[in-house]
Amino acid sequence: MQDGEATTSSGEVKILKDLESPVEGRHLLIVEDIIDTGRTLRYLMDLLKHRKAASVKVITLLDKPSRRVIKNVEPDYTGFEVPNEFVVGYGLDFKQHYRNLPYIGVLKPEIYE
Ligand SMILES: O=P(O)(O)OC[C@H]1O[C@H](OP(=O)(O)OP(=O)(O)O)[C@H](O)[C@@H]1O
Ligand code: HPA
Repeated sequence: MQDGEATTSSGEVKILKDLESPVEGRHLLIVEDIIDTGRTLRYLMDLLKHRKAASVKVITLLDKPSRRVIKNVEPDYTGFEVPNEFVVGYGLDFKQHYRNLPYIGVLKPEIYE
């Protein structure tokens, strides 16, 4: 939901494909691959609240709490907590690469520095 281009976020969240049905009065579960700064989740929570969802819960495969810049956005369910390292694979990318790795790996800093 951010720029998705590198290891640093632009801080801007853009919707590339919106929901196709109204969420008013519905109980929602956001399924994330990773929560990092929390900006994407904050944006989504605010948007869905504005659209009058009855409730919103969040499940994430990975959580990187040491990188959080937005407070009060926490997942309800977490698969694994990860340290402050850039991870790829299982859908997570670096400049659109490595998404299809069948495991989650830590990107060597020399790749992106
Ligand atoms: O907590 P944040 O700092 O906002 O980061 C988390 C977001 O970043 C990633 O998306 P990304 O923008 O890389 O797009 P992608 O899912 O298309 O790879 C990931 O899928 C989360 O949605
Ligand atoms: N890897 C891939 N995408 C991400 C990450 C990460 O560690 N953090 C936020 N988006």
